[in-house]
Amino acid sequence: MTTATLDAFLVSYAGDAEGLRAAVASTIRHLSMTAVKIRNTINQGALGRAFNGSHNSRNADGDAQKDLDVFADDMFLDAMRHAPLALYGSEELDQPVVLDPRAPLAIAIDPLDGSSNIDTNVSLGTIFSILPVAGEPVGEPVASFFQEGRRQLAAGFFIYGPQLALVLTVGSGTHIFVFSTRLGTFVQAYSGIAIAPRTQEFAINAANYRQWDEAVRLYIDDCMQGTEGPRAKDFNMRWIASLVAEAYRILVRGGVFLYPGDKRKGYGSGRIRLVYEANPIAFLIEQAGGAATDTVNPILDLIPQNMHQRVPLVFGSAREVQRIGRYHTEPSNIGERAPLFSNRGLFRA
Ligand SMILES: O=P(O)(O)OC[C@H]1O[C@](O)(COP(=O)(O)O)[C@@H](O)[C@@H]1O
Ligand SMILES: [Mg+2]
Ligand SMILES: [Mg+2]
Repeated sequence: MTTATLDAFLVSYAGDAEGLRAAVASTIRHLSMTAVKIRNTINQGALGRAFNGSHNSRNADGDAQKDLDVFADDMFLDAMRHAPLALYGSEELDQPVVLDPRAPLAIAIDPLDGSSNIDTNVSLGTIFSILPVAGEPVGEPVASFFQEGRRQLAAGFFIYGPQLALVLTVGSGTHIFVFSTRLGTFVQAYSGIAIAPRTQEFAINAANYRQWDEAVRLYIDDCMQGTEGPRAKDFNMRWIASLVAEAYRILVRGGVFLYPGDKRKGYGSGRIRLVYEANPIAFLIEQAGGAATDTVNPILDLIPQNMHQRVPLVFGSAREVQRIGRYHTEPSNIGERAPLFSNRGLFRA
């Protein structure tokens, strides 16, 4: 039996012809070579020495930049100069960089996701979204990033975990490739992942409970009541504080992730950035049969207004994501809600 490699997958996707697909395939090859270098740097043990400090600067969203954030951004920017890309937009840069203005693609990237975990040896990642160039890339180097997520040509993330893996969609299913150190290449591990539509597992930063709006609090309350509440089943909770790690888990065993807006200053739209975090994750999740919303509307239908804008994000098992939407839009009609549980303000109407 032949091993299905990332390269073979990209060859069959792109075919022989030049064009957008060939450009997407070439960009993914450059990304994957860079991810291997970053993984090698992480594995050298330098994390606790050269990379454990803050860079003494803040990115456009106000986050303190860690050295590894900046290192990863430099590595990807350098590599992307050799890919057929007109624009490179990054979490770590205020404005996108113009690369080759004649090239057909733009990339939006979170070079290092989960960087609050760098010191704790928890999985980190790189999230990317590949879009067709739109508008005038030189005069207005943001127009390409202000397209709805449905226009993405490809999206994915690398996860620097116990295994180095690439989770990828080019618009026909979501696939996982794991890097084989023996073969020196990414090998397909899962093809056409299907997220279970129902789940008993949720992921949310529960420390923000008092800051959430009532719909989110009631949803979580109902899960927490388990078999004694309106859901009539027990739930499990996870919070890794690493979007890539949560997304990977949900892809392989179902579940739901919530980072809603809350009352903290600056958190009215949550914490996750639309262009280079929510959009690529939503594309991967929808391609795996799941759903991704801003609590109500599909993420992929939103038109970004700002390179670094935040968006409330709920994604995972489709039925559960729809249910969370109903807590926001029709709270008094939640299916299993017994009269016993209808004594709270939102449900009395
Ligand atoms: O620390 P919090 O508020 O729980 O937020 C955790 C979230 O923030 C993020 O780390 C944001 O990503 P960055 O590390 O790229 O800023 C997500 O990976 C994660 O889900
Ligand atoms: Mg991130
Ligand atoms: Mg980041």
